[in-house]
Amino acid sequence: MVELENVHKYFYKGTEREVHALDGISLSIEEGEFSVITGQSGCGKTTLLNVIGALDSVNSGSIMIDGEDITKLNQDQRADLRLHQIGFVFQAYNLVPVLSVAENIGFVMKLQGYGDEEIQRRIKEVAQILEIDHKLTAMPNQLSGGQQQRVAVARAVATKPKLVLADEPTANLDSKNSQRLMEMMLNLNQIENTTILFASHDEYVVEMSRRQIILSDGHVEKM
Ligand SMILES: Nc1ncnc2c1ncn2[C@@H]1O[C@H](COP(=O)(O)OP(=O)(O)OP(=O)(O)O)[C@@H](O)[C@H]1O
Repeated sequence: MVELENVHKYFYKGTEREVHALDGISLSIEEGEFSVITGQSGCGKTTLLNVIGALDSVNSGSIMIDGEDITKLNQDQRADLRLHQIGFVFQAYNLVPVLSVAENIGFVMKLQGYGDEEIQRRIKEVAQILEIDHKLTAMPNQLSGGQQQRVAVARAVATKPKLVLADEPTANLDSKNSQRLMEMMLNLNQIENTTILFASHDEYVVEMSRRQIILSDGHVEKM
């Protein structure tokens, strides 16, 4: 479902190429995968996730998502792709503080124009899988970090996106919560066949992922 072909990404300082962050990455991700991009700090994990998620552009190469080359899309088309086809989970949970847990989970569905009944049904469904169904009326600041991250995951998957990208989702969690989050995400992957791609160097994330894609200096070292 995702095919990268010889992707290069540079970061510039003025007109000088400062960093060759992705140095010819070719890679494919199949539907239903539960995989991690891992490797040492600075090897390009976040950059790779960001270009797959159309959050950042590439200098050359192609990135096909379900047969469409997303490097050819304009700004509006990229925003549309992010809204409709990709779910994002970041290390900072990025919940909306003035909305309840249920409203946070339903937020992206609402933007997509789903009806209220469908939204309520889906909120209950994902909240159950992620074991936050007893917290639906709470506000984010009344939750633990682990619970907040599970709400962020619920929001990312509520719309049944083709692909969920999670950048260091356990970075702010202790080991117990990291393990729980991973178990629940694996559960979700199995129940709903959601394709999930992590970028992480956390041992729990790496151990529980079914495939490890190891980067080194912007190259794929092993996959
Ligand atoms: N906006 C930017 N401007 C300039 N250089 C950048 C920028 N973003 C990333 N880089 C550089 O690109 C390289 C890859 O960074 P990236 O954040 O993808 O690595 P990472 O593997 O996710 O690292 P970490 O595990 O520390 O988060 C690094 O050398 C980094 O300094």
